[in-house]
Amino acid sequence: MSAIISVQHLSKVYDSGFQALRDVSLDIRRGEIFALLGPNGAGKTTMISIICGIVNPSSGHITADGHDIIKDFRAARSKIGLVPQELCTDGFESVLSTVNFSRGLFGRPPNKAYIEQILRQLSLWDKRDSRIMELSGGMKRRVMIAKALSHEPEILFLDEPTAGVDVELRRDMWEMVRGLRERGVTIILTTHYIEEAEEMADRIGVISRGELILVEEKSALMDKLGQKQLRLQLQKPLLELPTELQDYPLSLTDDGLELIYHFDTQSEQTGIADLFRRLDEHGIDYKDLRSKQRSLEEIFVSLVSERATADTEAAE
Ligand SMILES: Nc1ncnc2c1ncn2[C@@H]1O[C@H](COP(=O)(O)OP(=O)(O)OP(=O)(O)O)[C@@H](O)[C@H]1O
Repeated sequence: MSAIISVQHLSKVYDSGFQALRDVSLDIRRGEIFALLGPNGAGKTTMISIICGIVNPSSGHITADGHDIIKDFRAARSKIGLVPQELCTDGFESVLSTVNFSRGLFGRPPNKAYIEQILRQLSLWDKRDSRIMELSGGMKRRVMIAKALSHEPEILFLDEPTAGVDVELRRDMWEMVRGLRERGVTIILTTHYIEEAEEMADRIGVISRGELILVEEKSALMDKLGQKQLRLQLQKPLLELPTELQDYPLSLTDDGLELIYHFDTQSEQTGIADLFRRLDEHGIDYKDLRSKQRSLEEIFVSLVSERATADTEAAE
């Protein structure tokens, strides 16, 4: 699949001297949902703002659908819709006129049928004549999406699309984003919610302290880094692990009722058969067992903290 956005060696140092991005290179594939994950202040919004022409890069080269975002700004920007983190729109205007106005800003001729289609898709058609200030928070967010889609962009940036949104609306947003992808729109979303990336993304990028520390297919990331846990519920509580079993990657819950065995899904030998044999030898009976995959959240937390430790060690 070809790249619709290409970011090459992007760095950003703000006027304050703060370096928000360091040598970031990234290709976004046409038609994918790409989730950019990272803690507060990692540089996600800075990166989006540069691609959308709101913030100037310090160095690097970016194209959107083949157009250089600086030399060929208008053509590049017309391909992009941006839903910013903050709700920013005139509360006195009606939904319909706000969305039509946004389309006009891109020099697009009016297209009633298209605007009606997006407002219907976002369940805003019945509210088209309402003033924005009269809408609920969730509806206002949907208006921001309608505005971003008004000029028929091929690329949609969603900066924290579901921050502060209730669970039901979050599910609706996910549905809507999937619908857009089916129509061929490429979607890049930033999020703190790992659950959101896990649910939605085809690929995931992790950004930490201005550096892109990982880009991976979601499924591969979960497989590669995914460790599994096998939890055995014991018939009788154990006071402690028998010494002969202490070499195993085993832990005992505080109540002594569960043994937890960690194994790598990638390794050829999980060691489970051997473990069962040893438990049998020691007369440890269990009544139930279940296995659990490490979640993306656990993977993410360990990646970012490994990175922070490596940075601290390098600085010492
Ligand atoms: N105009 C600015 N001048 C100086 N520093 C800035 C400016 N804008 C952002 N920063 C700094 O750059 C860093 C990255 O900010 P950015 O908003 O890109 O992070 P983020 O990953 O989007 O965070 P969040 O998840 O909190 O939105 C932060 O330390 C922030 O304080």
